[in-house]
Amino acid sequence: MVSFLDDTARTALGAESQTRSPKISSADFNYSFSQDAEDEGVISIEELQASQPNQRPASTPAEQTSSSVVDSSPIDHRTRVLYPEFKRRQRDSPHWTQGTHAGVTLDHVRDYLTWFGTLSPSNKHIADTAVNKIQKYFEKKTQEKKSGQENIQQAPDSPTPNSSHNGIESIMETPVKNNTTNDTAAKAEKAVTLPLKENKVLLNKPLDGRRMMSTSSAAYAKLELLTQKESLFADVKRKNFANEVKEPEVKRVQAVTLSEEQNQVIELARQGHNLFYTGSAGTGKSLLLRSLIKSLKKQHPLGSVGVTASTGLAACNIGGQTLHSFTGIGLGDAPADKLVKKIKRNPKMKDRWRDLEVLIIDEVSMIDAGLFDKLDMIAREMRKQRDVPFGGLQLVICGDFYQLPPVTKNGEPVFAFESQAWKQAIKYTIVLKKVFRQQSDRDFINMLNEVRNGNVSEATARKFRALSRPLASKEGVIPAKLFPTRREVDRANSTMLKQLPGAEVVFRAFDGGSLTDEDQRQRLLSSFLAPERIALKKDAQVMLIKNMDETLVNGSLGKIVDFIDPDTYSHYRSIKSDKIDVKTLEEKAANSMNKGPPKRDERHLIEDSTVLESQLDENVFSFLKELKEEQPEDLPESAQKNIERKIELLNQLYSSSKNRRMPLVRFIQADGTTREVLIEPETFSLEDEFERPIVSRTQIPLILAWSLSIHKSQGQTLPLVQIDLRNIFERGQAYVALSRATHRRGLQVKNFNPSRILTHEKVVAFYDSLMTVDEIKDREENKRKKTAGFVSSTQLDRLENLAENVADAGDFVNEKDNVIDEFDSVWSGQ
Ligand SMILES: Nc1ncnc2c1ncn2[C@@H]1O[C@H](COP(=O)(O)OP(=O)(O)OP(=O)(O)O)[C@@H](O)[C@H]1O
Repeated sequence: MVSFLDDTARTALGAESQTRSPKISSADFNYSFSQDAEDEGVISIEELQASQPNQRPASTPAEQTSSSVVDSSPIDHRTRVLYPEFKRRQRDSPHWTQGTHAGVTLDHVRDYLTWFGTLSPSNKHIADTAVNKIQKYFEKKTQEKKSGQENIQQAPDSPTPNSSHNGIESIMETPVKNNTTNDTAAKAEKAVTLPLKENKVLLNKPLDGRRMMSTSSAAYAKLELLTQKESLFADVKRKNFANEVKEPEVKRVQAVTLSEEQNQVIELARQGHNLFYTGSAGTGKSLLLRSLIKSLKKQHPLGSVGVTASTGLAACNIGGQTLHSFTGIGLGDAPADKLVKKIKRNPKMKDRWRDLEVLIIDEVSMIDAGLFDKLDMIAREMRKQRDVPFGGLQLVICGDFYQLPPVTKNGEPVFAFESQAWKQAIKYTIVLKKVFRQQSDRDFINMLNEVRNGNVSEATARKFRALSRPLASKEGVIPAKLFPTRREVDRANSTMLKQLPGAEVVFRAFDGGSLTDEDQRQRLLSSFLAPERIALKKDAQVMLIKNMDETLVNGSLGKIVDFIDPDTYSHYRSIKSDKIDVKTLEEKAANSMNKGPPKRDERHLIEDSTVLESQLDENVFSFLKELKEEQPEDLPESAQKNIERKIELLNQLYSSSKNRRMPLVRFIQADGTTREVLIEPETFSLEDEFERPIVSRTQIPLILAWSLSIHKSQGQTLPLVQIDLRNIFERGQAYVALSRATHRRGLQVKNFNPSRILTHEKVVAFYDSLMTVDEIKDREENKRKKTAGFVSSTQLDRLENLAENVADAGDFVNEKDNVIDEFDSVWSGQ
């Protein structure tokens, strides 16, 4: 843990705190750069408050004799109220280190000093000294900043913004230096230890005593921050990490590091703002959200961060629930007051709403205004805070309104951003600008932008039409096919399946749930990803539709290796890991074979008519073959016999388990390696407020994946993809489909017709209403001209100095409290 206050300032504030009763240790003032602050023993606000009965921060001799005098003072009253809050902010807010202080000007600081100086002759002296110090400090910092920038330009080993390869920021491994305990190193460390899965993989590797240093070009990049209502002054003070890495570069490894703008979203969310972040397809919204969720979960108590998305698929992607099921609104059709009653009947849901601190909503484009307003009303009611949007919940919302709109029975969709609740609740809108998905084909990004805006030029249309040529199949990888309608998808998949040799294995779903209205039931069931009936074959290309663990997630692609029952599979695994001898295997196999008929739901799941081969595919035994081939000479006859006996036993098991066989799938993982997993049935359900299924479906969590509907492809990245746009029926559909591709090389487009590529006018207007970065900068610049400039962390450093001076003065304890109070006022822009 690293304190952001330098020693003197900390001593000053710590010393000051010691005059208070009860005492608060100087550790209370520590700010941790680590996102694991809670884990590192940083005192919580509750603890802090508990340590200050009545939250009375000041305790001067005068107060000790006559507390009523002190209590009647407006300044002390403010101090009393603000002090714990001040400390909380001091501890929690990156403002303190990064200097983002919307609305606070140097004039405030000067006014303050002037006022402070008028209090007494000694104060005047202190104020003058502080001004002096401030001036010198400012000059020094400006000088440092300047020379830092020069160093960035000059240092041969310092990465520049151009040093990122294909947009992936590089991470440099640098030997740990003796002075790596300094703040800068710690900050640099933080930059790579963001809770990003990709980073974690990298960081989990032993580093041979080397410390990871981010050389992200983004560290110096200007923020591209758009905000709808409030300006977030983006004068973020960034240290030049690379500049301080004196050692020559040791080794470069490629890794995914969050960009500056992505990090900024995390910072804003951690500061507790209600925000909506958006951006074109491929700007890393989902990747960022996964990181953000981890970060917020660490920051907030268990169970207080609600992770939701508008659709089941999107919810799976972020390890959450649908918004409907999480909030307990079921189908959400009833009026808000009825829904509140319904939720209140369920104690678990009541607790959930009470404990909730942050509500995350992904794929917000598919949520309509009506639902958004209802949720606002429900939240106010459930949390008994009727005057605050969403009852004081923090909202973190993500999505792209240019992509798929809310489902409407008829007429125009009404988007969430049109709701009253949105206007009241959402303070920050951030538009991510850097496109990662198509970064190796810049011209393609421009083409996609035209599709996004529904304004395709003739030149771009020509380029899209040129993409109708067939794709060259690469190393047997068949491109994914995208179609607008489910019918087209099913047809394309079954054509592919038929072309494969071998028998079909058909799995029928097992449906349940309390809903009796058959029409509604079918409508809901048909929205599940898992089909009622799925026919598969060996070698079929499939997609997993449930998250299984860190590496096998909804959307993972694989091929079916074989169909095996769980017993055979478990024996197969034991043999593979060499954990079983022939004798034990014989015993276990005998038990399994005597098991009797399969269970009811297993029987139902696999169609009786299915024909299965009686011999396990040789793929399954490849590891044994390899073993034999690798050691033809050395393998003793007994060992060979053992292997053959094991194969024989497996085959016996296999043929005795006809109706229990499940697909064994070889998945391709993100790092290119493969992993075999036996897929067993899973239950998908839509639940009521008591978490009882309204409708449920038990089915193997796989779908054929040669072809996908455009709706299901939302959120995917597809390097090889064929798209047929003939039957597009929704605005945004063509954009979603085309933007799945990473490069034109891997994209085939059929039936491209620019006149059918449309966008919702309302969406265009909404995005137009967001200010551009340049506009924000201009606005800030104008303000700056009018005032003396914005307070940055440099100014706050000066205020710390001021506090230090006051502490040194000793006699001015009362004023010292005023300093703290004023300090807080300056900080919060009052
Ligand atoms: N900071 C980053 N550095 C490198 N690659 C990144 C970064 N952020 C995202 N990516 C990559 O960009 C691709 C698109 O990311 P992601 O799916 O999160 O985008 P998205 O904005 O959610 O897209 P969509 O709106 O189309 O669903 C992914 O392959 C992801 O790994």
